Amino acid sequence: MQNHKKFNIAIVGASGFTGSELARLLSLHPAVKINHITSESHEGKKFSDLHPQFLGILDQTLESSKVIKNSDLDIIFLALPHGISMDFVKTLSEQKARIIDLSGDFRLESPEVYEAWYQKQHIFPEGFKNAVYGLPELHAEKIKKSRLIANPGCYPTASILSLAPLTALDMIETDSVVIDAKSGLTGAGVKASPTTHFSNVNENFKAYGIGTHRHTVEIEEQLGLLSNKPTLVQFTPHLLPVDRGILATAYAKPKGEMDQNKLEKIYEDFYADKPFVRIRKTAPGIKDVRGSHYCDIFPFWDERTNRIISISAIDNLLKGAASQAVHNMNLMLGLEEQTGLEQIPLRP
Ligand SMILES: NC(=O)C1=CN([C@@H]2O[C@H](COP(=O)(O)OP(=O)(O)OC[C@H]3O[C@@H](n4cnc5c(N)ncnc54)[C@H](OP(=O)(O)O)[C@@H]3O)[C@@H](O)[C@H]2O)C=CC1
Ligand SMILES: CC(=O)N[C@@H](CCC(=O)OP(=O)(O)O)C(=O)O
Repeated sequence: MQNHKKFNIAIVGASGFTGSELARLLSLHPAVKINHITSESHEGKKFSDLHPQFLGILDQTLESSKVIKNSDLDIIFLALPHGISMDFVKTLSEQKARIIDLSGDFRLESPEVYEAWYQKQHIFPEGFKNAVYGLPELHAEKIKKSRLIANPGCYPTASILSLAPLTALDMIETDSVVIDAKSGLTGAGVKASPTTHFSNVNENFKAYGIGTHRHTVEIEEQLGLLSNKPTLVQFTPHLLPVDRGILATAYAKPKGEMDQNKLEKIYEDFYADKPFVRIRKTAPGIKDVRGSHYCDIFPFWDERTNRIISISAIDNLLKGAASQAVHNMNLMLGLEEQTGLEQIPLRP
């Protein structure tokens, strides 16, 4: 990387899981300087006090997010809970800095849909007009010009990418989609709850949000945009007793004739120029992508049932959040899209 001017960035909500993953990626990114990292409840502590793995690497002091308002920044990452983030977007929207929001506050098509699925009032509906859904494999050109990125959710990322090639070609029955997705515990955030208590998760595996999870509509909207048809998705999330990872298993009925070779070619052609999607010949496991920005997908056509099964795996904190946000930043800043994202998956 030539000695370019470094871009100034801030991470708001750095004490959380995605905030610390953003810090891990950005502290090694050749084109950026981390000017501020913020936390309201840990203000004044060193970042490495909270995240000891950063000792000697990132010892910067955590500041209150109040410092962001008058800072000279190029990109602000918001790694805050939904419902909180929109307030920051509202406050910061007039600044020079462009915003990458990791929450769900601006992902959906309208504040009305948001309020129906998130069960909360949206305090910055005007923000929707500038928001771009930050899935680079589908919206790279819009992302490059955007001032506000709505970074996708982890389950939606894996689910949308598992079926996008087929919906883009209108090759599935749009009322036949079923997606079972499983997530590691870090998907729930750093603040533990009874649901994520060890005693409830260890040696257990359970479904939740049945028929009601807010990611359902996010997936339906994005697949519907591709096929230009309303798409109905039966989405069921499950909690896995592991730290990180998302495995999504999507089922859909093909329209017209299908065979395995045809199916594989559809996926290989659709993702041919997408460096972070790998089409597999066998079902991926979450350890095949852990610690990386890859999304691995295995498309399978079951002749007996005439059904397509597409299995995708991502790291929820990376392709599902932080590395996706950095990918979006690269596009927004005119950088090579793979910059700072070459981590090889971590095994065993
Ligand atoms: N975890 C995952 O796999 C994914 C998460 N996301 C989304 O990314 C966002 C961050 O997720 P995650 O890192 O897991 O969340 P965490 O709960 O781990 O961290 C949330 C952060 O928000 C800060 N925060 C909480 N409440 C407030 C508040 N009232 N005012 C200011 N800051 C506040 C906390 O900072 P402090 O208390 O230190 O001030 C904390 O650093 C969420 O919207 C989440 O839904 C998206 C994709 C995947
Ligand atoms: C395991 C777990 O709890 N996962 C979270 C999803 C994490 C995520 O991506 O949430 P956002 O859409 O808010 O970004 C959940 O099901 O609510």
